[in-house]
This record gives sequence, C-alpha cells and structure tokens, in this order.
Amino acid sequence: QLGRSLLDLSSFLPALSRPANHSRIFHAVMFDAGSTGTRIHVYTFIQGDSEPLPVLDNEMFHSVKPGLSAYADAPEVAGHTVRMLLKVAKKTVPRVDWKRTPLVLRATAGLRLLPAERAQALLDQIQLVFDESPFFVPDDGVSIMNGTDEGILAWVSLNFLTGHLKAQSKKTVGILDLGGGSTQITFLPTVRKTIEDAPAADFVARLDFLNTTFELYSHSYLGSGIMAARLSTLGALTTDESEWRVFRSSCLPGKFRDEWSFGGLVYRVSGEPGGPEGYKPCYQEVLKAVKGIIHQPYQLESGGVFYAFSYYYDRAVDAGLIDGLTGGTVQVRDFRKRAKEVCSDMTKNPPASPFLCMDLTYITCLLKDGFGFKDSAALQLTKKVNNVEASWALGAALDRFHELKIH
Ligand SMILES: Nc1ccn([C@@H]2O[C@H](COP(=O)(O)OP(=O)(O)O)[C@@H](O)[C@H]2O)c(=O)n1
Repeated sequence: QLGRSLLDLSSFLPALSRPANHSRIFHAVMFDAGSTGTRIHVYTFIQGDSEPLPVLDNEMFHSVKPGLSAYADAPEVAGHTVRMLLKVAKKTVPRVDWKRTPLVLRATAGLRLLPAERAQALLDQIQLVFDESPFFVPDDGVSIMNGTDEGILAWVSLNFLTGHLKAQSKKTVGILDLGGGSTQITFLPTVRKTIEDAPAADFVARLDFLNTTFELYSHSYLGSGIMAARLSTLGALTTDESEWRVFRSSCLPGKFRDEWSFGGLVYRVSGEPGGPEGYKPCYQEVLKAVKGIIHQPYQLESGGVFYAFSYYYDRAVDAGLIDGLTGGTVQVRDFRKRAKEVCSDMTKNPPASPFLCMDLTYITCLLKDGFGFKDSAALQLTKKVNNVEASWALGAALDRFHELKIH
C-alpha cells in the first residue's frame, strides 16, 4: 500500500523539482475550518529515495477569525475568507507546482454543529472557490471531517513532529486537543484493558501506517469544546430562548453583563449579582458539562507524555502558567490552583477575560473528573514543534500521500 502510493507520487512529480540528489520537493495545502477560526497550512515536504516518510521542510501558517459557521447566513463571505487565505498558498508554492499541489479543506466542530443543509451551503461555496483556483482539488477536497479522524490525525502530527513515528521508536505521545466546539483525546494504550473497557462505538481506532497497526484509544466529544462548554455551563446549549434570556453563572464576575457570540448566535450573559461566585459554585456548574459525558479510560498511559494544545495552551498562557512563545510542562494541579486564584476575587481583581475563571475551571474539571488525570499528571503544553503548528492538519496532509488507513 505504502510503496504504491509513493510510486504514484514520484511519477506525479516532474523532473523540475528533483534536485541532484534525487530527493523530491512537494507541497500540500490544508485548510482547517474550525469553530472559532479558519486556518491555512502550506507544507513543503522533501521526500528522499530511501526513507518511507518525507521530511517536513517548512510550514506557512495563517489564521483568521471567526470560523466559517459565523457566516451560515452569508456563505459567500465564507468563500471570500477562503479566497483571501489562498493568497498565502500562491505566495508560498512556486507557480510551476500549483497544478499538482493538493488543496484540501476539512471542517470540524463548527460545521458539525450546524444543521446539515446550512453546513452544506458553506461547503458548496468553498468548493466553488477551490474549483476556480489553480491548485489540484482532489475529489473529496472539501468536507466535514469526522471526530475520530480529527483525533487520530492530531496524534499522527504530534508523533511525526516529535520523531516518534520512526521505525526504531518504541514510544509514542498522547494528544489532548481542546477546540471551541469539540475536544479530542488520543493515545496508544500500554494496557490491553484500556481497549477492552472502552465503550463499544467510536473509542478505539486502528491506524495502519508504515507497516504497523496502531490500536489507539481515541474519542472526539462534540459539544465539549471550550466555547460549547461555556454554553452548557450557562444552560444555553439546548434552549430556543437564547434571543431574550440572560444566562447567569457563578463563574462570571458578579457585576459582569455583556453579549457573547459563538457559532453565529449572540447570547446575553451575566454573573450572579449578589449571588454565589467563585471556584466552588463554578466547579459544580461546569461539572454538568463533564459528568456522565466524558468517559474515563481504564489507564491514562501512553508510554510517554501527553501533548496538550489549542485552548489548553491559550488558556494556560492567559493564566500566566506558561510563556506564550515557548510553552512548557504544566501539572493538572497547576490548572486547579490558578482556577481557584482567578475565581476567588473576580470582583476586586478582575481577570483579563471575564470568562477566564469559567474556562480554567472547565479545563481542570475536564482533566480530573472527565478523563481522570491525577493532580500530578504533567501535560506538555505546545503550540509549535520545530516551528510547525501542533494540529491535526499535518497528519491530514501526510494522509494524502501515505494513505494512512484508519478503521
Ligand atoms: N493550527 C491551529 C489550529 C487551532 N488552534 C487553536 O485551537 C483552538 C480552536 O479550535 P477550533 O476553533 O478549531 O475548534 P473546533 O472547531 O475544532 O472545536 C484555538 O485556541 C486556536 O487558536 C491553533 O492554535 N493552531
């Protein structure tokens, strides 16, 4: 399988991009249409003759906010967003290579949460923009990715970037991805019971890659991303009263009152004036978004560490737990301690964002009561590895050339 796809690839690439040593340069353009933003990744790979995996030479990355679902009522604007981002691809990929450079867009939780016909209208618009571009658009170029693939491909990305996919590497790393709409956990269990104990559907996936089959524990929880969790905490996830109601929470500063939007809807939110405020009542509120929803793996062990990115990273930066440029290791208890501090006197000591108490409490609750991490569990908070974004997008690009089989 692998041999064939490499062969296909080499016959696909003209002599022009073959330097003297016969390594081949190729590009892939991957769009990540997330619930809170749209991002373009332009990868440049170098494929050596004797190595099964290419080397990632460079990534160009650009992102815009909000996500495409904010344009559900105006799909042409979504198309325009993508057209603007495509300029990055045109600047990065040499003109002679445009025609054979694949252009792919995968949408995640934002579009999964929209009614199917509204999501399709957005995808149709993007398909039009892709079709008029000078790049190579594969048949399945524009689609909503399923949650399992999202988790697995992020696992492939992080293990590729950290050098754990090489044949001699016995260890792998687990991943924790916290998006706006969904959250993913994926790791290679070392104990058989973790696979046996997992719920029957959608928690175990097999990945065939480089002559190895990895049996992974992996799940994507739709509606458990940080923004969707804000909605459940506020009691605003399943209501049609969102137009006029004010949603209150003890996780927000007592006197705070504002409008907040997610997925194209606007919500009026406020603290509990004169009511309970702080970590304890807040924890009880966010627990509603976790209890009975998140499955605890039998053993949270991947033989290595867990890499945590996306909103885990952003909120750790906001909380002052890590440096925004370098990231670092944080224990679950650090999130809890900071959540307590931020929530304790929001009125006297207002946090930079009114949602910081809620978000940090949710992250603590998700890690502890949700996945069952110990207080002492250490997470490797990462935004980039060797200057490349920690995201499923790289795994999705590798998938195009190596036909990773996920089943
Ligand atoms: N390449 C990327 C993609 C997302 N992110 C972060 O991931 C979070 C949002 O995830 P998302 O909007 O894709 O959410 P979902 O639609 O996947 O639930 C934000 O914190 C982004 O800044 C990132 O840092 N780098």
